[in-house]
Amino acid sequence: MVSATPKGDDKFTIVVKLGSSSIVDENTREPRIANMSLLVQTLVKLRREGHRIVLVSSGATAVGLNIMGFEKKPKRLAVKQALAAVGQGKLISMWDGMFRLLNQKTAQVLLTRNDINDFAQFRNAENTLLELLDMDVIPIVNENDTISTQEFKFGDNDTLSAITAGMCNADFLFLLTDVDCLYTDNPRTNPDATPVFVVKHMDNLDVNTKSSGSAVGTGGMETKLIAADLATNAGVTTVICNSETPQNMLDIVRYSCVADAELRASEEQIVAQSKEEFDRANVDELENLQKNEIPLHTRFLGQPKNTVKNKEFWLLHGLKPNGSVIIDLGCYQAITRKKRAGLLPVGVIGVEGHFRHLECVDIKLGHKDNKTGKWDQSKPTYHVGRGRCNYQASEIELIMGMQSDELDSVLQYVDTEYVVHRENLAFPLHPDQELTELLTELKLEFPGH
Ligand SMILES: Nc1ncnc2c1ncn2[C@@H]1O[C@H](COP(=O)(O)OP(=O)(O)O)[C@@H](O)[C@H]1O
Ligand SMILES: N[C@@H](CCC(=O)OP(=O)(O)O)C(=O)O
Repeated sequence: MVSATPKGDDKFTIVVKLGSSSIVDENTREPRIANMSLLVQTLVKLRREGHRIVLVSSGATAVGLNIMGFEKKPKRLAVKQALAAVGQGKLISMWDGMFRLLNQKTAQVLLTRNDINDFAQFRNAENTLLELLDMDVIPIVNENDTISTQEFKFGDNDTLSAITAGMCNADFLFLLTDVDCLYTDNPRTNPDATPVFVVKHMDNLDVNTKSSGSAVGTGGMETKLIAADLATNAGVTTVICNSETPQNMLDIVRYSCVADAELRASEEQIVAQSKEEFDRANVDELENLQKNEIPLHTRFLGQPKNTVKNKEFWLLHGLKPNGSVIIDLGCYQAITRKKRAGLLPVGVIGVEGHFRHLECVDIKLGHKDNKTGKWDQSKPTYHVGRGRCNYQASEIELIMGMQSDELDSVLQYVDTEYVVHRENLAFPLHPDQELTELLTELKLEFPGH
């Protein structure tokens, strides 16, 4: 049984994401001023307790809809971008006006995925955020919708907030939305949906999040789970709770510090739970929440910190893959062993997509036909990790399967013998379900961090 005694001396970095449906009323399209001002008061309170706060605010398009008197979200990209341009200025001025009443300084940070495609630029964005936090400023982050093309979009602000949380090494990510927590099904349409209180590990999480969210929101619950997966892998405890009662964050942070330490105490690395373990943890958690009078929320436990290092986090989540390099089992073993090797052409059996030099690709394990020595495309491939390639797709197609000393005669130049250098390879904390099953069958391990 947890006794949630606040320690009081812990200072955290807390990223708070507010969805469009919490900023703009989905029926009247007017700003939800009460919601926003309650959030401002809470964030300032957390700041004054010494925590470092980042606000990721959606709502530019929704505010733009209201200003321009549009009935529905438009379909055409240029119109959406124009609306976001109209709305973002008003949005930031509403936030800044409210924070200024409490003498809290803010900064506007607009990011696109393209901005962080280069590691130096990723570090720049990271350094700017950290500098602002050191100055006690609250950065207000949104996607730079006006210049994001579809190809370079984060896609939704849930993902953006998780990347932001990873960037500033946050302790908590709060996804504030228009429902109290994650349910087993959409509570708007299924009255029998029941709350999920705590998730120790995202694998085997059995909930239905397929149905879309509010009329002004983008991703529904689905993108919040993707964000929770991404953030928890970067060591960030992620919470879904209701934006109408943001003051609950104060209690949840205090409770989580004590409760999560106890939940983690028995396990060094938090591993996937069975359905029974999951149900039991949920029942125990409800008891603890009631005993400590902690408001309803869903908490996803962050994995131990620093397990995915900064550059690996950038490779895995900052970059958008433009294709795949398919490798054989020997290559998989070489690049994932304790003393990791770089990825050599001899281990490559296939290429997918049209990527260029230094672009990001998915690394997949494929099946090599023993007779032909070629990639057997009738068998499944398994996602292993990501990497930045030293050669473009068409070059890799020419050199795959070759020994390093043969490259020159085919390419007429050789920059490096590696298709991907080992420091440009990254593996997630856990393999997905299919790869796990294959590795168990082959008695192989996934690389530790
Ligand atoms: N399993 C689920 N649990 C909770 N909400 C769900 C679930 N599946 C779908 N939803 C929907 O997701 C919505 C929240 O997503 P969205 O409208 O995009 O919010 P935001 O604008 O805050 O990002 C909820 O209003 C709810 O209708
Ligand atoms: N950048 C967009 C937000 C898109 C988005 O993810 O919205 P939501 O699902 O409400 O968090 C905007 O400001 O309109």
